[in-house]
Amino acid sequence: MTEWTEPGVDDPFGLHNLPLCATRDGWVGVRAGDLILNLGAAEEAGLLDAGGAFTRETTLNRFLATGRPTWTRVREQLTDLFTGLAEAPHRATVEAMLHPVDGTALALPFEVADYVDFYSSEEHAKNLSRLFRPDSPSLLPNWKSLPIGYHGRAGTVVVSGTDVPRPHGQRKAPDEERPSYGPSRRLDIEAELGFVVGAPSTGPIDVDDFRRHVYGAVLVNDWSARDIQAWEYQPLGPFLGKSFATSVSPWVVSLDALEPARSAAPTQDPPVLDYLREAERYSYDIRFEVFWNGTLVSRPPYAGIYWTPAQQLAHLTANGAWARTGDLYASGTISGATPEETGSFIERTWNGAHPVRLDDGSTRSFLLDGDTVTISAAARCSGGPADGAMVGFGEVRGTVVTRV
Ligand SMILES: O=C(O)/C=C/C(=O)CC(=O)CC(=O)O
Ligand SMILES: [Ca+2]
Ligand SMILES: [Mg+2]
Repeated sequence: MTEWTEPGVDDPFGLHNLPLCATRDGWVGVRAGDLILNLGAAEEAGLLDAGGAFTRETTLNRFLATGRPTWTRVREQLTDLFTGLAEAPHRATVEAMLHPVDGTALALPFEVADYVDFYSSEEHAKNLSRLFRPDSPSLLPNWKSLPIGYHGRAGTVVVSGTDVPRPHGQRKAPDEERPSYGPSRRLDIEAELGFVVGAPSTGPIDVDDFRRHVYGAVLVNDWSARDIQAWEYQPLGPFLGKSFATSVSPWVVSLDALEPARSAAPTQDPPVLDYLREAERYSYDIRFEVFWNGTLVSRPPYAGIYWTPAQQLAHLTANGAWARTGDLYASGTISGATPEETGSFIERTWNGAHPVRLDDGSTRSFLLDGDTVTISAAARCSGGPADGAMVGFGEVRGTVVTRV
């Protein structure tokens, strides 16, 4: 039996957040403070009603598919259930369904349908252009016309805590005459925000229907082998350099929880085509932190991303492609204006020209076997009753291991 204590609004996992998860024991849950409520058990006991979408489910897909009216209703039910629970008659019933976060093994929260990786941070796009294409214009002519992206590999999306074997592939350094096959020598990360499609579509999604289809967001580390990528990508784009592993955080934070963290999105110039023009254009004030073996090396800011998730989803389906429950699309690497705000190590160390010093005195340019990267983030609420409160995403963590 776990004793209930109500988390305050100063807790990033307070009742203003209520992120969802799936556990390795095969049930889905919602986090409140340091506790997780078994949603399937709660639904079976009649404490909430998601139309059966939690009962005996091992992933969130069935609930994600229900759509916004159910998402909103269940969020209200959960808020009611937890508020004042300490004095409520059903306290003991609920406590029997609570599990401490510490000691609960978490799983991939939803089965990933398709995975798309966008490229929507202007600073990141400019930096990678300078590094990969020093003789070309820093932004290609299409970059401000459409949110560029590519289809990634859904089957290699893994939950935080999963080891990442060093990828092998073809690489050819500029001073090498011929390519060779072997372990990547330039293994990197990409700090991103991933959006999770809940309600499917049968065709294009209007840019103003983003909230009808997207349930929420997770943290993403889109591991990238820069040497494999640099040799393979022309002219079709990333392939094996990025398809070996993509790590996500175990908590799915709802768009409802992020509402008070809305912030201004950058003005777009030139103006975008009609299908990308939003009636109300906004971003989210989400602050990331990137730790390399425990040393804080960067703080990427999400708010300034050029293409919003609403535009990305509209573009992703603009050709007529439909969206499915469990589709995951990532923001693209999030980089701010300074080296200390970059979302990849190739930018942070400028391709190894400026290695970073870790707290243990060692230095790094790219990842070594045994290195652990932890990316955490929280959204900052402004205005309203939650002014100043943080909405926690937790973290996405992975350790690079030698491939056997
Ligand atoms: O500009 C390039 O050639 C490469 C860019 C990236 O590797 C970034 C990418 O995968 C998309 C993103 O995460 O922003
Ligand atoms: Ca990426
Ligand atoms: Mg990837």
